[in-house]
Amino acid sequence: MSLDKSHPVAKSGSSSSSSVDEDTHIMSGMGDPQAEPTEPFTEGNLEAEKISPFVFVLVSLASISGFLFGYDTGYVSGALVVIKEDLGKVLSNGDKELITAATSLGALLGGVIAGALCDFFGRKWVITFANILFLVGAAIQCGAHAVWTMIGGRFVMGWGVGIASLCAPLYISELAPSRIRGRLVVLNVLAITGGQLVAYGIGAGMAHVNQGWRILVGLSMVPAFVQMVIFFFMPETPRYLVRKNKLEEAKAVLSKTYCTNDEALLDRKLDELLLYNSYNQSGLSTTERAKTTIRELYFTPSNLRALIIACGLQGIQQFCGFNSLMYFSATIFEVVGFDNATAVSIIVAGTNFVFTIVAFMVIDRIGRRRILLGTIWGMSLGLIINAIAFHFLDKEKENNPTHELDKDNVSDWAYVVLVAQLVYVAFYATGIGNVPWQQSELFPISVRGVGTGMATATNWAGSLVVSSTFLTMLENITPTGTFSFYAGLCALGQVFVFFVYPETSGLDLEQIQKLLTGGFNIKESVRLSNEAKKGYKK
Ligand SMILES: O[C@H]1[C@H](O)[C@@H](O)[C@H](O)[C@@H](O)[C@H]1O
Repeated sequence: MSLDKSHPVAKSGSSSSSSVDEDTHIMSGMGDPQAEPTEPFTEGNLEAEKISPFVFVLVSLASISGFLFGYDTGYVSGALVVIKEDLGKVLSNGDKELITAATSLGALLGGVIAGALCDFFGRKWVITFANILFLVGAAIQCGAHAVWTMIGGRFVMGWGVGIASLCAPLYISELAPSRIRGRLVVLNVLAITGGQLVAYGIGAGMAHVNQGWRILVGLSMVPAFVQMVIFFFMPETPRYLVRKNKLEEAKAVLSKTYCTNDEALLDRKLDELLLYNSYNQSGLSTTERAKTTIRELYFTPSNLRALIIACGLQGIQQFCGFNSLMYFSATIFEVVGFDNATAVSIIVAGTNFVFTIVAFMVIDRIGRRRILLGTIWGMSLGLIINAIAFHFLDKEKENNPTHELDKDNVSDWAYVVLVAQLVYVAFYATGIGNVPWQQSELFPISVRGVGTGMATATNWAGSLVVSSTFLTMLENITPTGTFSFYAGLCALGQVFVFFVYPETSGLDLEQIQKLLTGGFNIKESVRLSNEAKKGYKK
C-alpha cells in the first residue's frame, strides 16, 4: 500500500505560516512532522462519503457505558436518604460522604490507568472489563449490611466508572466519521445525563419502598450485563487496529462505518491512518515503553499543548462547581424552603439532560470553541444571580427566623435561586458539560491513552474536591461566597478557552494533531474548520 503524497494530510507547504515545525516526533512511524495543517475534505475523500447507520448502532451500544456512569453517580443521592439503618446503624454525615466519595476516588484511580489499559488490551476489551467492575461493585452493595462493605462496593464500582468514562468516548471518537464525531461523543454524554435523570426518578420512586435502595443499585446490573455480552461481538476501532498493524481488519471496519466499498477511497483513508497511527514500540521493555510515552507526552510541544487543553477543559468542567448541584441540589432546595426538594432537584437533572440534546444538535455545526465561548459567561451570570438571591434570602431569615418553618410561604428569592440554577445548568450542559469529553481528538495515538488518562484523572480529582468541600464552603463562607467563588472560576475558564482552545469541529483526528504543532493556532483552526464543513457532502 503506497502513501499518497498528494493527500491533504501528507502534503506540505499549505498556507499556514503559524505551524512552524518545532516538534520532534520521538517515536518511529509518527508521520511527517513537516506536514502542515491540512486542506478541507472534498470529493474523492472518504470523509465526504455518506455515513453508515451502523456507526449509530455501535455508538449507541458504546454509550451504555455513559448511562452507567450517570446512573451510578446519580443514584447515591436518592439511596442515602432511604438507607436509614439498613447498614447496621444510622448513617452519619461522615459515612454519607465516604459512600459518595468512594466512587469518585475509585474513578480517579481507574481514570489514571484506563488509557494505558486501552492501549495495551484494546478499547473493546477494556469496556468489557469495566462492565465486570460495575457488576461486582453493584453485587457487593446489594448484599451489604455494613457501612464499610457498602463503601467497598462503591469503590470497586468507581474503578468501572473511571475506566468507562475514558474508554467509551475514546472508542466513539476513533470510530466516528469526522463530520459527526462531536455529536457522537455527545451521545455518550447524553447517556450520562440520561442515566443521572433515570437514577433520580427511580430513586424518588423507591423512597418509600422497604430496602428499595437495593433495587435501585441492583437495576444498574442490567445494562452492565447487556453491554458486557454485546461487546464480545463489537469491532475494535480502525485506528487501534492500524496501531496493531491489523490493516485488513481496519479496512473492513472502515467499509462498514462509511457507506462505500470503493477500494481506492478506503485505501487512501488507511494510508492516512497509517501515517499517523502506526506506532512501533516493538523491542522495548514495558518500562522503556512507559518512559518513552511519558517523555513524548511532556516533551513534544504539540502533545503538551493537547494535554494543557484537555486537562484545562476537564478542570473547568468540575471546578465550575456543577457536581455540587448534582449531588446536593435536594439539600440546597430544602434549605431555601421548598417542600418537595427531591422533585425540584429532578428538574435540575432534567434541564441538564435536555440541554445536552441542544449540544448534540449544534456541536458539529457551531463548533466546540464557539459553543464554549458562548456559554461559560452564562454560567457565571447564573451563579452571580444565585449568590445575590442567597444574600437576600439570608437577610430575610435574619429578620424573620421562623420563616424557614413556613412551608406554605416560600420566599420569592427561593424562586430566583431555582431559576438562576436552571440558567446555570442550561449553559453548563450546552457547553462545558460535554466538550471536555471530546478529549481523545486532541492527542496522536502514540500518547492518546496516557493523555486522556491524565485529563480523565483531572476530571475525577475535581469532582472529588468539589463534592467533598461544597457543604463546608456553604457553612464557612456562606452560599453567597461559595457561588461567587465558582462564578470567578468560570470567568477564568472563559479566558482559558479564549486563549488556548482551537476549533476542532469538522477536522479529522489527524488534522487536529498537526494543527497543534507550533502553537495553539486558534485562527488557523477556525479557518480550517469552516473550510472542512464546506467540503462535506450535503
Ligand atoms: O459530562 C458529565 C455530565 O455533565 C454530568 O452531568 C456530570 O455529572 C459529570 O461530572 C460530567 O462529566
